[in-house]
Amino acid sequence: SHLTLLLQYFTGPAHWKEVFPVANGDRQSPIDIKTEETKYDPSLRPLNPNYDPASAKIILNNGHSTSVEFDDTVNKSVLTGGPLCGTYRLRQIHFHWGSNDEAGSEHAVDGMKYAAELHVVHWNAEKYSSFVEAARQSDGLAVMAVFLKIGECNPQLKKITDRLDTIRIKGKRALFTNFDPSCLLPKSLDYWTYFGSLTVPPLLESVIWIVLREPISVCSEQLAQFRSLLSTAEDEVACCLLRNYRPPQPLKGREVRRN
Ligand SMILES: NS(=O)(=O)c1ccc(C(=O)N2CCN(Cc3ccccc3)C2)cc1
Ligand SMILES: [Zn+2]
Repeated sequence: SHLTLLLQYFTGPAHWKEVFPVANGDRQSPIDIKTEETKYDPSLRPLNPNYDPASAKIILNNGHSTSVEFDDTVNKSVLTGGPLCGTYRLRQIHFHWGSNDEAGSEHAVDGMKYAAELHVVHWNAEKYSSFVEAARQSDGLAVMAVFLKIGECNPQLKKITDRLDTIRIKGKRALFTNFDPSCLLPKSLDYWTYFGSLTVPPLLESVIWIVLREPISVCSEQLAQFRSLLSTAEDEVACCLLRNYRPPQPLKGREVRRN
């Protein structure tokens, strides 16, 4: 319907500031990482992801991305180390991609965008009692970002892309367990880190971003499977989820550190 099309038009990133004023805040994400301006910080420790494959529960199409949701009621799958103080509990992983292989990542490196980006989302379970509460605190969330670079098909990613045809429609979910997201991490866990925000509404400024410097590979066919997901529900005119990345936001004087 016209209303649906109108709403879809106004749901793009350019209009978010009209509904969420924080979109113009001082610590918005993503950003373009200017590598020459990053600062080495000897106090940064190695990242220590420790995930139990049994924590994986379902794979979901929420209309904006596809995510794998984990059981975050106990400290079974956690991230410690890096820039973090304390233990951050794994909640979900999801992806961002573009309508073609030339763009799709949210963060950029010296102006260069990758084909897609994986986000591994954790919340500070040591200080807060739920994800939603943590999402409103300046140190509440920690998201590890991994760039996906066009190249060889990724056999680990295949475990996810092969299931997308069962969750094509917005709102669909399927059982998805026995999955350790560490299998999607590159060899090197070297990273950049900075204070930022959710990259989707409500754009809350509660994320400690940890952007891995080494990308993993993805092939065009796998990206096409992401783009074949629908952003519409059963009773709506079908519309493919062709792109779901927010463009880089102003740095506003923030420092980007590296280990
Ligand atoms: N692209 S990203 O990594 O920045 C990212 C995107 C989405 C999410 C996510 O799971 N949610 C965003 C907020 N929402 C629920 C919510 C929470 C508080 C208030 C209102 C609503 C769920 C987490 C990280
Ligand atoms: Zn994301």
